[in-house]
Order: sequence, then structure tokens, then C-alpha cells
Amino acid sequence: VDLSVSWLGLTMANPLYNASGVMCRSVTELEQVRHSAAGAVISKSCTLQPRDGNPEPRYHATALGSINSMGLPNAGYAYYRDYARSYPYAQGKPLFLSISGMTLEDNLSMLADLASSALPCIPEVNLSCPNLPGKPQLGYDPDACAITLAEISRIYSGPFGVKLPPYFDPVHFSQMADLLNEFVGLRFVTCINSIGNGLVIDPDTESVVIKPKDGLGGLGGSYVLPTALANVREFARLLHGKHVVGCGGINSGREAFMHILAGATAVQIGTCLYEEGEGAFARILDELRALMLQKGYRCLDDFRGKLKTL
Ligand SMILES: O=C(O)c1[nH]c(=O)[nH]c(=O)c1I
Repeated sequence: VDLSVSWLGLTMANPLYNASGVMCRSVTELEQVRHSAAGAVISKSCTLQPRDGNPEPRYHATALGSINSMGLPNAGYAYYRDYARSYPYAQGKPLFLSISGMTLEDNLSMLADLASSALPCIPEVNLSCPNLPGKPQLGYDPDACAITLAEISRIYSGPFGVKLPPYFDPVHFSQMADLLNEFVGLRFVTCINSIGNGLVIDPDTESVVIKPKDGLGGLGGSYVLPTALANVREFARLLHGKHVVGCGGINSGREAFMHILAGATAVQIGTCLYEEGEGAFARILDELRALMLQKGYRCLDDFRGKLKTL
């Protein structure tokens, strides 16, 4: 069984890597992912300056997934750029850098610096952080997205992608796809970021479970799987000549298989990785391999995007 993925002029031994935000804020964590069975590495969304993020508790897991309102804690762009400078690309695991500037100017200055560094790492521009009090997410403002993507395309000539929030209406899927199809440098979209502003309640303590935003936070894990699959399938259908990376609700080979069946080129693991640790990669790959063997598939292209309808 061949799990390899060839895209963006590179090849990954397998389609799995971490979701930005999980096991990727420090070099120690990034190296943990790099030394794991993951096929690639992505860094925590970064801002120009370091940030502490929101007050704790800001992450909580339940039997069905997770809720977080981290508030973009990160070591600052230069820290991740320096990691990208020393990264051993020749070992065959691509590095993605998640960029999430507080302003358009910050996004552009980070990407301009990245362009001038001529490093083979690939930016994933985060249009969907749901946890900055007072800041609406770009991903839900098509006009702001158009401006951001036009400006990025002017200063960044290499391949890049965007991390999208979940959409819930066919009109929004086609509106965003029409916009994204305009940008040839945009090579992939990652669907989805957490489902924003859920509320988890503990009836025993009669309290919310995270401190920021009076308990509101982005949902991940099993809670979001059907929404993630819908976004993957719709954007895989609507985008021309671009890849979709699946993210959301992958706990085993079965969900990884579903995402790829829906059209995903590669898949990211978030909540499950946070809860289980880096061993999740090898386990999920074994499960995916077994499922493919059972079904008689020899490679991912044998079933990628071949979800049946009734
Ligand atoms: O609160 C966060 O740091 C965060 N949390 C998320 O669930 N998605 C994001 O893109 C971000 I930047």
C-alpha cells in the first residue's frame, strides 16, 4: 500500500500532519512532530510580535472533541522563520508556516520577509482565527479576503494556501470558491478551522469550562467531522486546479479515509493529536493502511475524491 502524496512540487511519504496550533508552538514541539510518523510539519499561527494569548483555562477536551480560545499565543514570526531556516528539508518532510497577522500590514510584512528568505517552507495564511475578542474573522468577510489575497499575490510569488473557517451555506461555498479561484498563486485551502464560538457547560460545576469570552471557544474533534467533510467536498468540487487539505474530526484511519474520499489531498490532525500525543500519527496510518488493504486500494489516488452519491 502506497500512502505517498505528491503536490506543490514535493512528495510526502504519507498524507498526515498536525493541525496548526497543536504540537507546534515551540521548536521542541515542532521537532516532536518532525520525528514522528507525520508526513509533514506545520507551525503555530504566528503574529509579527510574540503573544501570550488568552488567560487560562483556554482549552478543554470532552468525550466528543475540544473547545479552545487560546488567543493566538505564539513565539512571534522571527522564531518560526528561524526554525524554517534550519529545517532539514532534504529529509523529505515539508514544513508549512501558518501566518496569522493581527493586521493586513503584518501579514504582508511576514510574507515579504518569507519571500526574501527564499526558504522552501510553504505559508498557510490563517483567515479564520475565531478567538481574538473584538476581531471578526477574515474568512467570513469576502471583501476583506479579496483585498488580503490580492495584496498577498502582489508580494508573494511562491505557492501558498489559506486556512478557512467552516461555511454552512451553499451560497457561501460558491461565493468563497469564486473568490479563491481568482488567485493562481493560491495552491491549496485547508478546511476547516474550528467551528467558532461554541459553549461547553459542565452541569456538575454549573460553569463554563474555559475562561476567555465567558466560555465561548472554537470547537474541534468529533463535534466537527460532518462539517469538515462537507467543506472539503464542496471546495474540492468548486476550486479549479487547487488542493484541499482536510482538517477536523480525524481520530482514526476511518475519518482520514473519509476526508480523502471527499477530496482531500492531505489531512491534518488537531484535537486527537493534542489528546493522544504523536503516537496518533503511526496509529492512524496503520488504520488507514489496513482499511485500504481490506478495500483493495493500492494508493490514495485509487479513492481520492471518489465519494459516491445516491
Ligand atoms: O485561539 C487560537 O489561537 C486559535 N484557535 C483556533 O481554534 N483556531 C485558530 O486559528 C487559532 I489562531
